[in-house]
Amino acid sequence: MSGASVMESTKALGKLELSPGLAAIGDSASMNKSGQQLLGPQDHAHLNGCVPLSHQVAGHKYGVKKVGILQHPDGTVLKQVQPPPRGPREMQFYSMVFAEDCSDPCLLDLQKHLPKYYGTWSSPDSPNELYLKLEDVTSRFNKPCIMDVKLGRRSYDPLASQEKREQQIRKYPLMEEIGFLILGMRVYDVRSETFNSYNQHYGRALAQDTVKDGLATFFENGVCLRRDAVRASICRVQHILNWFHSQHQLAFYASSLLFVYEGLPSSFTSSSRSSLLIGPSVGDAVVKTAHSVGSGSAGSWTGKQASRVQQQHRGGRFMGQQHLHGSHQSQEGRGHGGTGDAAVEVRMIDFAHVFPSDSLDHGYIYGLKHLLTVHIILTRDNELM
Ligand SMILES: Nc1ncnc2c1ncn2[C@@H]1O[C@H](COP(=O)(O)OP(=O)(O)OP(=O)(O)O)[C@@H](O)[C@H]1O
Ligand SMILES: O=P(O)(O)O[C@@H]1[C@H](O)[C@H](O)[C@@H](OP(=O)(O)O)[C@H](OP(=O)(O)O)[C@H]1O
Repeated sequence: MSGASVMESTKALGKLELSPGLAAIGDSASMNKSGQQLLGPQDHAHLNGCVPLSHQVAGHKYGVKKVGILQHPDGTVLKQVQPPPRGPREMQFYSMVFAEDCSDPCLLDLQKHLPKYYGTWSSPDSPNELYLKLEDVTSRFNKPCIMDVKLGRRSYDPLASQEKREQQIRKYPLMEEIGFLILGMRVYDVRSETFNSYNQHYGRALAQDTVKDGLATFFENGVCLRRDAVRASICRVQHILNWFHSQHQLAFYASSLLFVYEGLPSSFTSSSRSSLLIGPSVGDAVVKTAHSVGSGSAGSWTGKQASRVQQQHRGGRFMGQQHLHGSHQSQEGRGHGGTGDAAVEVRMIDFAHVFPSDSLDHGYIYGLKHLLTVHIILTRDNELM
């Protein structure tokens, strides 16, 4: 599909803001649905070969408000340092976790759950515009299916104004009850060989009884539910939960988990995408937004379920797969829907609201447990089918 026709289909659906990657291939600047000006390629000329991140699924987008995420020609992701206090806070967080002389076991342990941090970057033409240079978590995938999930019961930090609190609660009043929110995703459909994208409106339409369907949408490839990817994600999330149980020094607000799994059927994945420096071509993307969310039979999350997850963890249910997590680059079983577990990444991102603390991060832990429970329900539902 050409860039022009992608834009046409987006307009026709009339809901999704054009992704920056799509805007970049237009002939000239255009407008998004809110009437905001999107930048054309000439506007990126000063970026020294960097382009808007074509596979960004959520967050501030380059070309919409001029702050956002770029991709460097070397394949890394560049996240513009946001205005204070957010940007400096996030920069300080990454610098602390990845400090060369870091000896705090808790922070050293955290490193493996974050994209690698390579310091700051700026274009020679705009030396004052700082970016955080990060590992692209999707780089080892051929057709990365990507989901951004905001975690926690509160998506505003302790210093937030009343106005900010109200803005955040209004955006998703169920945050406190559900503990997570799908901010955006893109899913590879193996039949049409295209990506389907879902924006923040999709996630906000999910309630307690439909949140399972939202998650299922991410793991469905047009033919089947990718149970292998669900299982591997459970493992990753469990390890992040373990980390949260081990630490009492940091509290995370409005932070996300980025889920990635390989969308290409396993028979096609022998050649790695890692030689490609930027994401998949825009031409293979179809942008659409789900208008309705099917009602499902997911049970609501109860304290009992939470403690069952805990018991399963203590009983070692998830520990059997611990060997899968030795390194970021591990290439575990590639069966798609079979008995093996898929290649997946689950990494924590977005640290503009990380605060010192002296207790467990109960809000984040609550969200993680619920997310785990829904994943587990998904695998069980599918077993019955
Ligand atoms: N290291 C990374 N690797 C791959 N993709 C990334 C990475 N970091 C961010 N992204 C992409 O960019 C998106 C936004 O990232 P992030 O949440 O850090 O930005 P933000 O502008 O602070 O978001 P928000 O507006 O929600 O605060 C993610 O959903 C993901 O698609
Ligand atoms: O999903 P949307 O509709 O884009 O809403 C944004 C989202 O909630 C971001 O997490 C938030 O940034 P923070 O998490 O950093 O607060 C941003 O606040 P902002 O409007 O103050 O930038 C919101 O606009």
